[in-house]
Amino acid sequence: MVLTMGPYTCKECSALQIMEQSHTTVISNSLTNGISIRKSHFNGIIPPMPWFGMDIGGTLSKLVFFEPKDAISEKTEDETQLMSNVTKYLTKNSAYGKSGHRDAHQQMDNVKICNRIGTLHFIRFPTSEMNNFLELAKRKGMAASVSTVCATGGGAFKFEENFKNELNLKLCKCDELDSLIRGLLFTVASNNNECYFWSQCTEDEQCSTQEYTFQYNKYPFIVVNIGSGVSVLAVYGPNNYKRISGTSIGGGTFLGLCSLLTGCNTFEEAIELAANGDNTKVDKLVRDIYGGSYSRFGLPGELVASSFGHMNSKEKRAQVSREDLARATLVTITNNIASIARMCALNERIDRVCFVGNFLRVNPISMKLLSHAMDYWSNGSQKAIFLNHEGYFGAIGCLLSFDERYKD
Ligand SMILES: Nc1ncnc2c1ncn2[C@@H]1O[C@H](COP(=O)(O)OP(=O)(O)OP(=O)(O)O)[C@@H](O)[C@H]1O
Ligand SMILES: CC(C)(CO)[C@@H](O)C(=O)NCCC(=O)O
Repeated sequence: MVLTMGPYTCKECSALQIMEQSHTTVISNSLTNGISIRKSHFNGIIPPMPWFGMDIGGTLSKLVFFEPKDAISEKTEDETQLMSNVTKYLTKNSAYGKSGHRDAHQQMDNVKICNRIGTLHFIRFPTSEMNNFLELAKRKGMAASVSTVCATGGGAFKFEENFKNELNLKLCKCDELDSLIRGLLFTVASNNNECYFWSQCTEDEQCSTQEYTFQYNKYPFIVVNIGSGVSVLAVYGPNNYKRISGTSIGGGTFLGLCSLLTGCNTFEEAIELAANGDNTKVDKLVRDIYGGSYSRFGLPGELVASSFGHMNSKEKRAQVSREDLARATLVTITNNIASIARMCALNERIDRVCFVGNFLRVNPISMKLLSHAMDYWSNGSQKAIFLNHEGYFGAIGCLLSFDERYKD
């Protein structure tokens, strides 16, 4: 490793920064029918600590922080002091301001990035609180000697000027889907128990999770990222994917409609309501229309024939609770995503579908529904896979943008 200090320009976003220069890495561009993940901004140049990756989404902002745990010391006393302050503040707290949370259960230890060993910490806050976040970061001196932060998601573009003006920070922007795939591959390769599936989801009481050994070198697979909206990607190789579909009816739709229908104020409250509700009071089932199953075409009586189909009736409306409405909203959005995922998988002739995104946070109802739908309608040939770091892959991939070794 060459350790020359000096000003370097990020090739992609032209940020001028002071960095350590490492060995230059060559990335293979095995482009087949997808697009390749863009080469690192940093061209093999490693920025000084602290290392952050930020994914500023339509609803939630995700921040990943790398805490070095090896004995290698920082360059100057100032840097050591800054690292110590930032680390203390971020790792000793699990709440920041009114709406920032650290997901301690997601913490990843013994992670190797750019030849450093350390811990990844995972923090989220609502993107609507961006101004408060910038103010807090300024107050805590977090940007004092950092010149550049890697950022992805739509907010990396939308809030670029705010970071510049409030914190004098240059955002080094990475593409959100490149980052998602990069982060996902890295996490799966680093954590043996990252992936799981739900088995026996026809019987709710027997439905349970089991570890899934995701052989990440066994491509292809589909990724369904359920954030505010939904993106569907087909991944053919470590550096080769395409965005095959998407829908605006996603996690943001669930939270928006649920807030309108039930007056709930948070995602957690919406999920709690849904857990105690019954969607069959709201939805019209096949049996409500047929009196039983529509066997000729394999439609069981319990299948939803028409989401919210009972709600044109005044009497039925009078009988439904907030919980029933929340459950019906969750089931409607989830089943629609399952349909799209199934069709994409069928079209691409790919049978493994990884569902990620924060819509799946604390949301076993949707995971079980997705698992059942994929399994039932494909006669067991398609498999729904879930990942423990569900909504953080974009931020992880963004943090890794100066370390090319994720492609190993
Ligand atoms: N604490 C929370 N607050 C708000 N929404 C939450 C929360 N936890 C989970 N969610 C769900 O996660 C969704 C956002 O997921 P995610 O963070 O993956 O997407 P995003 O990056 O904000 O959106 P996009 O990628 O479309 O820009 C919300 O729409 C909501 O359904
Ligand atoms: C716009 C993005 C990519 C932002 O993350 C996401 O919200 C999304 O994929 N929305 C769905 C857009 C569509 O394909 O209809």
